[in-house]
Amino acid sequence: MRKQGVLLVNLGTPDSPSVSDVRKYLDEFLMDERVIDINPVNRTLLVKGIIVPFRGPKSAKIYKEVWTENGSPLLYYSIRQKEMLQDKLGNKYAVELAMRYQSPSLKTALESLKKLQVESIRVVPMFPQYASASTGSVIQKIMELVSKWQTIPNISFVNSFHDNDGMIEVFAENARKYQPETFDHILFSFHGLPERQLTKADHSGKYCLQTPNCCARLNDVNRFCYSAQSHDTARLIAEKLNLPKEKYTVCFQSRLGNSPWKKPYTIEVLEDLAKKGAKRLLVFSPAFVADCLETNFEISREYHEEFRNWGGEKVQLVESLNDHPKWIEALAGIVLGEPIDRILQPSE
Ligand SMILES: C=CC1=C(C)c2cc3[nH]c(cc4nc(cc5[nH]c(cc1n2)c(C)c5CCC(=O)O)C(CCC(=O)O)=C4C)c(C)c3C=C
Ligand SMILES: [Fe+2]
Ligand SMILES: [Fe+2]
Repeated sequence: MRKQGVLLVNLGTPDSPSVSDVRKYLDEFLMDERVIDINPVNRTLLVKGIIVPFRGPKSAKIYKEVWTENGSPLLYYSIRQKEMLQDKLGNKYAVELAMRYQSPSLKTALESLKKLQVESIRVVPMFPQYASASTGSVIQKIMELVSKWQTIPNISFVNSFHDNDGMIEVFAENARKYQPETFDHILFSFHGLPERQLTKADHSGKYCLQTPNCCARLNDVNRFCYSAQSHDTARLIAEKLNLPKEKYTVCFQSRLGNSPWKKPYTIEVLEDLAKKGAKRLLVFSPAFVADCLETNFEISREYHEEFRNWGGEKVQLVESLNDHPKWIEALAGIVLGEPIDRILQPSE
């Protein structure tokens, strides 16, 4: 009997923390028209002329700090997730892993599924919240590659899973051991996005970023908005932990370049809280399903140190979903297309 194919796709990471591998990675990643969405000439000048030569060595230094004996944490946990999902789904399924940039490549993973002549392919971009720069880019690239095949199997894409109950529960469970109620404040720090990418994604053209809290609540107008989905993920985790609204803040990290990105910036929230006297902060990073440079370095190291400089004591990261067995169970539900039964709030 033919198998059902499953393809997990995460962002990608350099092959090694050497300057040349980090430059190769940044080049492929940032030349993507969905990531740096400006005109191609300016993108080429910016990426190849400035970011890759100058940021490359700085990023390589950071990658060296997060690199472990198992390599890049993002790749290590992605492989674990693939292996554990294969065990969970059994031999009627063939599970492959790919990275959007660098290795293992999408081309190789798709070729493996093609060789097996799988009945269907279910693609899961491993980003809980939809963004054109992450999920959109994965879907576009796969469609480009598969469009050249003679026989194209049934193929389906998971667009987002920001409200998946199993995923929400694992984030909450990972937090419980730190006793969230003992912290001065909780942050839900999502990967940032340029504001223009949020407004471009607003098909009504008159909703996102128009009023101060337009996307602090998910509704039927902003249902594909990265910010609105991020707020929804945060709200659901907070509800699981019985956190009152005033006890937590949704914020956005990792800004690149000078254009405005989605606010509030995590670093500014940290400074503000420290100056108001907060000492201990618990930080979730629910845009990722695996720990990576952004969590292990930017939050655990950089933000912790900055917060201490402003008079705080501790920034405690809640670890990501990584290889938690309940996350793999939730992932199996996402692959098998569990029904989405939550009713969206009417637009405000
Ligand atoms: C939620 C998923 C991600 C979105 C959306 C995203 C957008 C985005 N990122 C950059 C620039 C950089 N991101 C970097 C690292 C990085 N980004 C994500 C995820 C998303 N990025 C992950 C998982 C990682 C970590 C990878 C790892 O190896 O651990 C980096 C590289 C690190 C550095 O030099 O700081 C850059 C650069 C832009 C411009 C962008 C635009 C929408
Ligand atoms: Fe990024
Ligand atoms: Fe929005």
